[in-house]
Amino acid sequence: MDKVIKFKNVSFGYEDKTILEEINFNIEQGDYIGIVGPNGAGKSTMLKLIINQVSPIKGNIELLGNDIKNFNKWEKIGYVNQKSNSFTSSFPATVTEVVSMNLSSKIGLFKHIKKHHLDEVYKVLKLVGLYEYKDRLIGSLSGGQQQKVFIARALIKSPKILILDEPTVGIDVNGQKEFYEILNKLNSKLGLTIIIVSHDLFIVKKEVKKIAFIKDKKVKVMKNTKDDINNDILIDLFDM
Ligand SMILES: Nc1ncnc2c1ncn2[C@@H]1O[C@H](COP(=O)(O)OP(=O)(O)OP(=O)(O)O)[C@@H](O)[C@H]1O
Repeated sequence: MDKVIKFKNVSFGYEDKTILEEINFNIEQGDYIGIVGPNGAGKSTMLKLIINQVSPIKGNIELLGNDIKNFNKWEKIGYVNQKSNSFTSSFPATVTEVVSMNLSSKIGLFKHIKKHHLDEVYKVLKLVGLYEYKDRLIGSLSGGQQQKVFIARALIKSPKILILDEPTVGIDVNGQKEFYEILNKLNSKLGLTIIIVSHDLFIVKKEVKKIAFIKDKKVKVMKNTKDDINNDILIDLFDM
């Protein structure tokens, strides 16, 4: 399988504090991987390394076969974070407009959206089950629905990898269930590679195919099967 992300001997720290040390791991095309670990372990830092918000102190990262330092296909990396769903009810943009904004490089800012662009927007809204909300103001949607709009917004660029940082914080149980159903569909039907950071191991464990545990500056990746991840391993990893 193609490796879409490679960490080669990567170390990173803030000031004099090392957060990740000599990390080697790969994410393959079509993976659905949860990054978990105790508070402050370095989960968000790992994502920041992948989206080039911070750079390794040692080692290097490859994205879609390119050294991250020369990588320029950022439209292939979709990103949804936990703060996306914070529109107030009077925010003056419809669901269609919020998704189309991510097409501005194709359409041109402030230009009228063409029919084929609108068709693309409707297609991704259908994928996330929100087509009938297309003309609603974004702020009138629930937190869970707003997060689905942000998935659609990422999907409009046809990403190869979708990265989500704690995307279901503050979303009720039903909203979370629907959200994970969509991720599952995107992974199993469209083969999208998905990386999700969560502090909630037990929710993520129900959903993903692989888990990357971060603890003591190291990352351990395991297949999410009964054999690979049993209670002893969890107790050891999380000091439970
Ligand atoms: N910009 C920064 N400057 C200095 N230290 C930072 C910075 N960002 C994060 N840290 C520290 O780096 C460590 C890892 O942070 P990170 O946010 O990656 O952890 P996390 O596993 O995502 O945590 P949480 O589950 O609490 O969100 C923490 O000790 C944090 O305080």
